[in-house]
Amino acid sequence: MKKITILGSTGSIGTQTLDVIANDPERFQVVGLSAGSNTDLLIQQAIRFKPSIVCLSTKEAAEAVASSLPAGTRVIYGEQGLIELAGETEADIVVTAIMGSRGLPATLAAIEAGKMIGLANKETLVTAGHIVMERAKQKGVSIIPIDSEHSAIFQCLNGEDRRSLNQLTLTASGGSFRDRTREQLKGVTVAEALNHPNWSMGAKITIDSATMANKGLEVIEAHWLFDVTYDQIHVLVHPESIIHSYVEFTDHSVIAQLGLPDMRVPIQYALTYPHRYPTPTGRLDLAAIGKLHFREMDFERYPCLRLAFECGKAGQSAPTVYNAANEVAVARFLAGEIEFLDIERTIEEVLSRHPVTVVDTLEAIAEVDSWARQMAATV
Ligand SMILES: NC(=O)C1=CN([C@@H]2O[C@H](COP(=O)(O)OP(=O)(O)OC[C@H]3O[C@@H](n4cnc5c(N)ncnc54)[C@H](OP(=O)(O)O)[C@@H]3O)[C@@H](O)[C@H]2O)C=CC1
Ligand SMILES: CC(=O)[C@@H](O)[C@H](O)COP(=O)(O)O
Ligand SMILES: [Mn+2]
Repeated sequence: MKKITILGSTGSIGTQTLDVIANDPERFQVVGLSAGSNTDLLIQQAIRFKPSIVCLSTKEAAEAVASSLPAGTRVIYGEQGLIELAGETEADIVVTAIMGSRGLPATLAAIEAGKMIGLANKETLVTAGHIVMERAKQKGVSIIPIDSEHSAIFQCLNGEDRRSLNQLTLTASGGSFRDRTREQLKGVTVAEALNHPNWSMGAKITIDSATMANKGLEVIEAHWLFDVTYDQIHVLVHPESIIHSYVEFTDHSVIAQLGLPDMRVPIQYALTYPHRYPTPTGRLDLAAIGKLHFREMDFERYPCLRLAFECGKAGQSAPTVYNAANEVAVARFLAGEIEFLDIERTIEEVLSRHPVTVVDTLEAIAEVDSWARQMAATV
């Protein structure tokens, strides 16, 4: 029986993690759940899965759910609550399914407590990859990727001699606007941007897919997870999202991981690694699909990806600024404050005003993150 805490249980990854758990109740036990503001769903989840502790984002939300929870459920709240939930429950695995770099302190708390991490929250690695990976190494904690591309690469590298690795290829669907020119991006609506062709995901990551910032974040995530240089990371447009990513070895042999686009597969793999068990998902039928398509990435069409490579290579504070500026710009686009093309403009503008600095501590990261957020809110 694996004991699991989910940070962000009411979101897209969180609810799919609970689907996986519900499908195999003999194997998994939920011990902790956290939500932001969706109190109704959190209550339903707590009644069904009976965690010993739940965390809400605010005191008000915690008070609102308290009387509806099963007797004995402990309720905590806020950033400190999340840190406590991540580190102090009896969990074996903490699934980080919160959106954004706000997930960093809780992820680090889980690592400090020696919990295995099922990592969906890629922004954590983008903003502070060097700190997270170093702490995980010191504590002997495994970080198992949930992000579909990184799960694919992780599976492709299983049992391989890492010295023989040539290159990683991350596949990209192209997002909601993949068949539009840059000219046709002017004036696109939030609803159009949220219409991802292959995956049903939270709003922020869906917008990131459309700008290709998602792939940019994933490039930096891959750098940290697999200890590869940016020159070893390649991005390929693959509209069907069937090949989730692949690796090439020095003998030019290529190993890929394929499957229908369903996050429950990589989520379950992270929970059961290194073992595999049946999932409630569909099966891949390549004959029925017939053809798969690929095209080379166009960095002029997708400047957010170019900027991510530049920030990754620059290192130090650059990825923190990239991530924070993107988070704010996406939130502003979703709120109707700025246009779609203002997202990339905001990131580029904030980066241009930032002299790259050393960020060796969490305090330094927080300072840069906060500066970039303030800048992105006004440019
Ligand atoms: N969705 C997907 O398929 C994939 C997602 N990812 C990554 O996984 C992470 C989660 O994505 P996704 O599930 O789509 O996001 P969602 O927006 O669907 O879910 C986010 C979760 O975070 C919670 N949350 C929001 N605000 C706060 C807050 N202030 N404090 C604490 N919790 C909060 C939400 O709670 P509430 O709803 O109650 O407000 C919700 O549970 C992201 O980093 C994303 O990039 C990676 C690969 C695929
Ligand atoms: C499901 C998943 O892992 C997402 O990050 C997905 O990759 C988004 O799709 P694209 O970024 O390829 O559009
Ligand atoms: Mn992904």
